[in-house]
Amino acid sequence: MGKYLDQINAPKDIKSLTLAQLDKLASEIREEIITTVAHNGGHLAPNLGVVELTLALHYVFRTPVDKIIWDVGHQCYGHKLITGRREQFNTLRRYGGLSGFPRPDESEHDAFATGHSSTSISAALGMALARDYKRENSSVVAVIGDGAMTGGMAFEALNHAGHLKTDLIVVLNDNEMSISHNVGAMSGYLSRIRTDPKYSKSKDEIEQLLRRIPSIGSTVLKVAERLKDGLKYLMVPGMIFEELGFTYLGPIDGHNIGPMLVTLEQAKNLGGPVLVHVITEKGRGYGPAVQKADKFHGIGPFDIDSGDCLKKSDVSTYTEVFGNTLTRLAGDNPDIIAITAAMCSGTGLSDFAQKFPKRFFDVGIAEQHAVTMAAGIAKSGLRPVVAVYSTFLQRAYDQIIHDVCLQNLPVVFAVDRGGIVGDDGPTHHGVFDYSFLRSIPNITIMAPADENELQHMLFTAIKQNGPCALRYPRGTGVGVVLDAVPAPITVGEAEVITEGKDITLLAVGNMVQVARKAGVMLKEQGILATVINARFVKPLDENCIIKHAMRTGRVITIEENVLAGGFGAAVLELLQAAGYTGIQVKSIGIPDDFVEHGTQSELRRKYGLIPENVVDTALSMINRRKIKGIK
Ligand SMILES: Cc1ncc(C[n+]2csc(CCOP(=O)(O)OP(=O)(O)O)c2C)c(N)n1
Ligand SMILES: CC(=O)[C@@H](O)[C@H](O)COP(=O)(O)O
Ligand SMILES: [Mg+2]
Repeated sequence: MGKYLDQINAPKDIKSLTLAQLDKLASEIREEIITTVAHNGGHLAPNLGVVELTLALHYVFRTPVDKIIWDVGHQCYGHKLITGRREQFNTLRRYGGLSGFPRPDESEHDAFATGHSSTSISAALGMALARDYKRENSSVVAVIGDGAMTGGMAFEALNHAGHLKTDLIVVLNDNEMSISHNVGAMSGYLSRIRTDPKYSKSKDEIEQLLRRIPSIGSTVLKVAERLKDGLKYLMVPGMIFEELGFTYLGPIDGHNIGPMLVTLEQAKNLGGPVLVHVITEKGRGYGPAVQKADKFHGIGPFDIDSGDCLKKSDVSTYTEVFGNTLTRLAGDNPDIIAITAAMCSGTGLSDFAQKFPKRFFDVGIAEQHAVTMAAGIAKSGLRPVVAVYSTFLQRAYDQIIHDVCLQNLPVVFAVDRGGIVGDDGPTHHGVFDYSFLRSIPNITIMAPADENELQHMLFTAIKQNGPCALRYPRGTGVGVVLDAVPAPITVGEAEVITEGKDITLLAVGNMVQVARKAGVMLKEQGILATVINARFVKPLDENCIIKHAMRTGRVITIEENVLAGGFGAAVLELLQAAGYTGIQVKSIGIPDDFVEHGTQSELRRKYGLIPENVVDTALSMINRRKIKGIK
């Protein structure tokens, strides 16, 4: 017999299946997800945890008329598989293939694009308000994890929705995990609900009722009706959510489709804001992902039998060097405090957290709070280091300006995943940070050319008497030998790697390696380049840049950042302010466009962040008429 999944071309196709058939379909979906992620990499554990929930949601609601908004969106693979994208599922996260996140431009069933956390309830409320204003008839459902529920935006939206009393359903997918174990008082509260005896009572009652009916479909509605009177059993009195104006339903077992159908049907018919609390197991159905939900949250290609990752490198990642250096520096400096917003292992802080538990804070998915809390710590004389992915730092822009930089406080921002991150795509590339940070007074911005320079820069940043951002890329370093001891570097001083008369290649961060290689390739063609590791985006080494720009008359800037307002723009501003407008300058970086998903190397090639493009650009500049008076 063929697979049920073979017959599912649209969500309506699941509605003719029995509960037993839905369970079978759930297993097939799991198998498909495991096989594909083992090959392509992706967010395995979150997706395995929501397979039954996905089927229940699509059974009760009718997308695209009804809207399902997946918070973060890293758990939408099952949804993709039953909304007409199974054929392309093997292209998941591949360049030109399916995105790993919901994308309305990919399917009408993807109601809203997500990737960053805690946005779903706000977006859902907005859609519900628009629906009511336009007098339409549909359900709007936000599906949010317990981790995402730690984000401030989620609370802001609950607060507003509870006040408005708009028809809106929030499904809280509670698996006790963020990427690591979930943190915070709300998490503790949810865990107390889970262990409340009323939970098992309500679960037993629904199951007993369902066992008495022969099939599902319209009977789900009947059971939901009959349960209306018994609704009190499903409500735990005094709930925070009730107090905020939501009807609370649950907690219910997120792997038992029958009771979920009943509860979701109820939620649909209740009116007003309703929160359905669903308990799931992260990684469900694949042993290694259950046991190591953290590792299997997001993973590269792996061997299904052993759960071992396939791509291993002997070269340390920038993240590892950052984590090791910070832990080492903290051993000598008791003032160092490390802060993460739910990205402890991702930012390389696991060792630090173990060694210095009193000096480590995971604030949950709360970047804004992390930054202002760091400001408070810095104001009190300590040295906070906020380790954060570039893309998530965007959340805390006002806090950086208003709480840190305005008071010139010594907060170090360890900005990981700067530049192109690869398969996660446009929601996650860290390509805006030079631009958005550079415009803020008081901040120092540095980017290491390799992992050895990273350790020296971290040492330097911690010694600074003002805010400092240290930006480095995702992935392995260059493979250089690390100096035995981290040492200070002079703030605002660039490093001249080679000197040549024909052109200046001025690069920053990981692009220094590209410039270096381009310099070698140009030399093979008889063109002598000055190659400079700028090290600092702010302050620029003005004297060095002007001197070499004047001497060669031609400059190419290279950065893995958007060109708008970035490093190249800073160099142009410098040359213009200094009156050197006749120097030829070309800037290589990311154009005014969102960068798609693909491997880092595919995307770097696409945007010309490779030595060959630097060489071509240099050749085109050199073949041009020399600018009068410059050389
Ligand atoms: C603003 C923001 N910060 C951090 C992240 C990284 N991140 C992605 S998923 C996740 C954990 C989400 O936990 P939860 O919502 O409970 O979903 P689960 O993976 O447990 O299903 C984190 C921290 C993010 N996507 N957005
Ligand atoms: C969904 C999400 O935001 C994270 O899981 C992110 O995908 C992690 O990225 P890294 O793989 O770079 O740690
Ligand atoms: Mg969770």
